[in-house]
Amino acid sequence: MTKLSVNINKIATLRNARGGNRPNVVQAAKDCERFGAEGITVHPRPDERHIRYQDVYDLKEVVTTEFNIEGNPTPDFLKLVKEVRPAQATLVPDAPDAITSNAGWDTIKHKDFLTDVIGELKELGIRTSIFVDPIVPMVEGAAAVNTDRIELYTEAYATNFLQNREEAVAPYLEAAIKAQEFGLGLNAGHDLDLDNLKYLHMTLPGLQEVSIGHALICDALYLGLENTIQLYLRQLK
Ligand SMILES: CC(=O)[C@@H](O)[C@H](O)COP(=O)(O)O
Ligand SMILES: NCC(=O)COP(=O)(O)O
Repeated sequence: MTKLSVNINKIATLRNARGGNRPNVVQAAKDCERFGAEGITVHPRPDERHIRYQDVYDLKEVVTTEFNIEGNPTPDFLKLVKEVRPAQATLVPDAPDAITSNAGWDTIKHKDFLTDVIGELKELGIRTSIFVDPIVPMVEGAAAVNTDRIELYTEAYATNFLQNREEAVAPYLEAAIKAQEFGLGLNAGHDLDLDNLKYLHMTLPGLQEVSIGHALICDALYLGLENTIQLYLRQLK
């Protein structure tokens, strides 16, 4: 079974456009869960351009499904995660000025750092996942740093899907098989949408969770949040 975790960053983007509290991020998380989401994902960035650190504390009080906090493990981020203790922390090597996440970890170069951080989080009972490109040596490197799961960065899959879906998914299939070989759990995310999700889900063995935000919230503008979440869930059946 592949769980749908709804990334609510873009709800916060809209809220922040005017100050005030509309739309209400906490209510949106509760509603996503009520409409069938099996997890809530947030990716607080250092400039707090969408999710604010305070949102993460507030969300911890209400999220009843799986809470997943993504981000670059800076000292501030790690303090937040250690205080909030979500079900899962997903480590992403994104530069502070990046518009959005744009690469996975070099798990070989950052082996010692990742091993230390992952060890600290696991000691607190937080499941760890690390964001990686679908490159076999990076998956092998992920196994070496003792993470529970990897999240495959699906931007390239999403970009190439419409041209040639078999070619687009091939490196992801190889990475997923390698992850299984090493006993790593498997998540995926970035630019997944109603067109490309089902094929990824059908193709990757052992896909445990997808986190989807940008496209899902865009779809919700036209289709409504409840209907949209149901449509995404249907792709994962
Ligand atoms: C790791 C990942 O792919 C997502 O967290 C994505 O980066 C969403 O973040 P933004 O909403 O800031 O683009
Ligand atoms: N981990 C990926 C995520 O949370 C959402 O990415 P996107 O759907 O906003 O591209």
